Amino acid sequence: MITAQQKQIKITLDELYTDAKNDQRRLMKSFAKNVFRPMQPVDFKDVYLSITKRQGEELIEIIKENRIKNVIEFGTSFGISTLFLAHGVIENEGKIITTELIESKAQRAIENFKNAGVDNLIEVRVGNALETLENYNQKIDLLFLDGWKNLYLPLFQMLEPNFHSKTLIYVDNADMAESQDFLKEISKDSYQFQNKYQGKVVLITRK
Ligand SMILES: C[S@@+](CC[C@H](N)C(=O)[O-])C[C@H]1O[C@@H](n2cnc3c(N)ncnc32)[C@H](O)[C@@H]1O
Repeated sequence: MITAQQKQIKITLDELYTDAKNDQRRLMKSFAKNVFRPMQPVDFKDVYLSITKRQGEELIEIIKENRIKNVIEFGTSFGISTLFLAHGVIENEGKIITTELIESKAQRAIENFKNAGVDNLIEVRVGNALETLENYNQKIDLLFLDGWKNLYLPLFQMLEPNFHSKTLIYVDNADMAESQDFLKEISKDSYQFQNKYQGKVVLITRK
């Protein structure tokens, strides 16, 4: 049964996806301003870069099926993926820690969590994930990776002591060139991969 809280999450998500339709236009503006240097996170301060609705719906199912309670998210943006995570963990009485480098994006995400009525389930840590999660020492049931790809490996290695035998690692944009070193390195260890959405997503579990 869908609770009133979950209904409110869906309403907020619909509003955010409507606004996210302007991502392309906002991105073009940013590209035009920054043609002479490599793009940086701040160049994406006005864009969602969110997961798709289909991914989000599936995430809810993954969380329910695996009775996931403790979620760590790398890359909050305006909170679309976090809201799907919240929708899933409500029934398991779980919680989420999410981290975002850009202060203005984190503030917008916090507003969105309040509007959806789930800010009590979500702790937002503002700053570089390698610092904001440095002393994290609780068990992780789901690690959701959707930030800068060159940080996937150091972040994974930093948080690995908190994994257990059933920990799931959800890797978004796994098909991007910048994600390949991470996937190659992890494949040497006792992890197995499941490809989804033609390789856009890789779900990692222990063998
Ligand atoms: C692809 S977007 C996340 C989209 C979000 N997960 C969603 O589906 O709605 C990636 C986000 O990671 C953030 N980011 C980049 N480097 C980061 C870092 N070192 N620490 C924390 N967040 C970072 C960016 O500012 C950006 O908002």
